Amino acid sequence: MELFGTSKINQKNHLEIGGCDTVELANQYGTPLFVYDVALIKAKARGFKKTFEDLDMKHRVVYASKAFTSLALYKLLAAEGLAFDVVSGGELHAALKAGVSPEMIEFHGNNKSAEELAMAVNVGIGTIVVDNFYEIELLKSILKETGKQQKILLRVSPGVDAHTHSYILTGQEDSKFGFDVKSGQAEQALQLVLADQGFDVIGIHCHIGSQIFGTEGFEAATEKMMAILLDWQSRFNFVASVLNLGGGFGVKYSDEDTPLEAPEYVKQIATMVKVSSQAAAYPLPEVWIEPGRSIVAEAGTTLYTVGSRKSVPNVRNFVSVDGGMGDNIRPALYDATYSAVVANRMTAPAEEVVTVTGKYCESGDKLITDIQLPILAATDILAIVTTGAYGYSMASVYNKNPRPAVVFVENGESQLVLRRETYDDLINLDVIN
Ligand SMILES: Cc1ncc(COP(=O)(O)O)c(C=O)c1O
Ligand SMILES: N[C@@H](CCCC[NH3+])C(=O)O
Repeated sequence: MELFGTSKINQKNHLEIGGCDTVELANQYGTPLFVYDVALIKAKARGFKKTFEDLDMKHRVVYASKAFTSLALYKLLAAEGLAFDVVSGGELHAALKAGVSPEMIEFHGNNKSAEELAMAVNVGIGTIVVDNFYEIELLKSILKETGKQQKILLRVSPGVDAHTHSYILTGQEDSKFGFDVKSGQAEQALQLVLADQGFDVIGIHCHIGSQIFGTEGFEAATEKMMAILLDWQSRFNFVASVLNLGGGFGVKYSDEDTPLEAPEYVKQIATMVKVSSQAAAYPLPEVWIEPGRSIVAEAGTTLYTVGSRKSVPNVRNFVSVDGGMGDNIRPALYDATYSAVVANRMTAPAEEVVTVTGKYCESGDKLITDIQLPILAATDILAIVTTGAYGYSMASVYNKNPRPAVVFVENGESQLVLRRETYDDLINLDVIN
């Protein structure tokens, strides 16, 4: 199994990340525990930026903060020069609290409320990605009332079917996101926003889906987006200064996954934009991308303590850990696959096939189905790797299990960035006691 970033086996035969022994981290902070390799997050962020710099292209790497947010991460990535995609007033609030410049924030969402839009406009958010006709009306009246002008991108649905799980596809015609191109809704939206002085239309956006491996989907979307820009230039005299091609770059969760290094996708699509702009004498737009998963997934590892086991002869060996679907809903939601190692006995031989289950009261509460591992015993520390994206951010307190703590590790130091929820936190919202 592949170990990412600074992860390695140390002299005690333990998993080490960022120079920290994960068994010691488990003792110090308890389990379940999310451990983030800070050096790897920085390397991923820099990899994207460097790709554009090498091509000498104006760009923005916009981190899709839905993948994992904490104030510490906003600060870390802001220092790396990244911008941020937020999809709710809550994410916007957190980014601002972390000190992110409003100009570097982009607001997404298919049903932003009037309150959220007003909040965004009032704090001076950089860009609002307008998704639908209702939002045009809401935003128009907010801008009229405040007398402000707002930079916007129009989100279009280019009709590209990328190959990924249907729940995480977003760029096809049959999608709740964005203005449909084929039926003419996108150009109708463009005409509406161009006609209103409150909107400063800086460009267009698409995002075809998530956890995509092939390059075809990205290439098809880029080609389509460039064709839309050329068409809108000739018909509406509209010239975009920004072309946002979204995120979705796949990562390796298990050996069956074979993604390219994420910047490779970006290199291909950015080059396509450059070549087709030149060919059509179209002013080269700034290219924005919105990676979420590919920045944080591999940097995250979840440590669990092994508890009970149940072996049903000739059927299955179940091994339960002290977390589960509350800290990682992805296997239950998307049949997502993961790999794991025994952090306290890294080189022990893999001698049995087990299904790793959680402690939640659901049969679907499985973290890994049928994985070959050393024979696990209670108190072993199981480390599930590549859990940095859409794990903590989609966590729940189902069965009133507190959400785990999160630590950042780098150069042999660990830093608690999100404390473990307490039982009292779990009843904090109750107003009748
Ligand atoms: C609009 C938009 N941008 C960016 C992303 C980030 O995607 P990923 O985490 O796959 O890079 C998403 C999530 O799919 C999204 O909906
Ligand atoms: N949450 C999803 C991806 C959706 C991304 C947001 N549009 C996942 O875990 O794979």
